[in-house]
Amino acid sequence: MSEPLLQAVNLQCERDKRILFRDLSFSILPGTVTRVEGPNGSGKTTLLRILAGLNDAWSGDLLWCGDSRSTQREDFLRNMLYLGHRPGIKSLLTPVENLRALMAGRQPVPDRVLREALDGTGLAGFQDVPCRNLSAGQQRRVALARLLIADEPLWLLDEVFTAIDANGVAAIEALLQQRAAEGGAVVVTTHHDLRLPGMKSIELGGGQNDEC
Ligand SMILES: Nc1ncnc2c1ncn2[C@@H]1O[C@H](COP(=O)(O)OP(=O)(O)OP(=O)(O)O)[C@@H](O)[C@H]1O
Repeated sequence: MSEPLLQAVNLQCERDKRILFRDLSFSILPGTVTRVEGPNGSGKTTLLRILAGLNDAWSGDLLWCGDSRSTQREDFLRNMLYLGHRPGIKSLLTPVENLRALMAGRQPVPDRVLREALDGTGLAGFQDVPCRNLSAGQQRRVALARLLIADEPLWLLDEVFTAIDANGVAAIEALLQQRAAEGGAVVVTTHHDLRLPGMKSIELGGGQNDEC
């Protein structure tokens, strides 16, 4: 069996003196899609931000490829892609400029590749329009284009289906499955009824916490 990319051991997170989760342990294996589930306020976004290294309000252990994530920080950040529940798009910039900004810190990518990715998310003809003139779904698609040029093995995706139409949802689902088939791992939160073959789940908010 493949080694886990990411392991959480007895994670606990408290916010405003309320325990969001405790004794939460799971492994994220290559070749899997894992959905974080739970009602509003149960801590899905918080957990994803903890996994991405964007929230320090937790205790327990996080391992990256078998070693403490804190000692592997650079390697972890190089191999992880996080998309937050807000599209994170700058309204004055065009989709091409935004996508270039989303690639910051990675190998430079030619404009042609950025434009092809935007085409691939249905934004052909909108690449050079300021994002403030795009719809909510189109702005989300600018951020999603990042997935089409992602080579990071671990994707942490918070509510990426928000504002996306049925065709777009099907395309994202296919992309998640493709990433897993290529040996990557995806952790996703969504209120959309996501059902993928073999999908794992982490249940928050009073349910069982699955050992994946
Ligand atoms: N920065 C913060 N400071 C204090 N409490 C916070 C902070 N961020 C979130 N919380 C609290 O943590 C709890 C979990 O929030 P979180 O956004 O993780 O839930 P969620 O499961 O993603 O919810 P939703 O399904 O509504 O998106 C909420 O009660 C929220 O008020």
